[in-house]
Amino acid sequence: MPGKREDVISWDEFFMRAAVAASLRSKDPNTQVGACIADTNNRILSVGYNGTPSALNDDDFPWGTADDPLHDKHNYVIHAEANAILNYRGSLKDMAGATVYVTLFPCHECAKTLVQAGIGEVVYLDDKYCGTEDNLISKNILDRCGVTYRQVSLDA
Ligand SMILES: O=c1[nH]c(=O)n([C@H]2C[C@H](O)[C@@H](COP(=O)(O)O)O2)cc1CO
Ligand SMILES: [Zn+2]
Repeated sequence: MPGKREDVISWDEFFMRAAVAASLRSKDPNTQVGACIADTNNRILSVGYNGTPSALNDDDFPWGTADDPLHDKHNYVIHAEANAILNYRGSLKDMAGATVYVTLFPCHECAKTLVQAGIGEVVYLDDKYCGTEDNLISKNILDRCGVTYRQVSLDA
């Protein structure tokens, strides 16, 4: 009888690759972010990426930054983490203690939202805004709310 296949990818790699796949749908020319929420039983609850509200045509959108807030993408885009939570059709109770896999460390607004959704852990790939004010606030929120975070890499 043949033995089972052993060299399968880990749960971390599986969920992070799902987050990366979601990020590939992002129309943001500068930063594409994906998020995948996995529950404590290793089931994917939801995925999301950064994009415009669904009623807003993303072809007809200022995908840049501007001095005028009316024309700055940051004021319109829904972040990947928020979309992953909003895309979930089940009960938020299912998110208790769940892990969010994100391709970029969450901003402080997402950190608050993840806490409030009951997320227990953040696993991230990139932290390119590390040390910025927003990033420090985000880490302060997660620390004070007892949400752990750790970085992983997808390199072999
Ligand atoms: O937590 C996050 N989640 C998320 O989806 N984003 C998105 C919002 C923007 O579309 C993009 C950031 O754009 P930029 O790097 O050009 O400032 O990434 C950004 C962050 C954190 O910066
Ligand atoms: Zn965010």
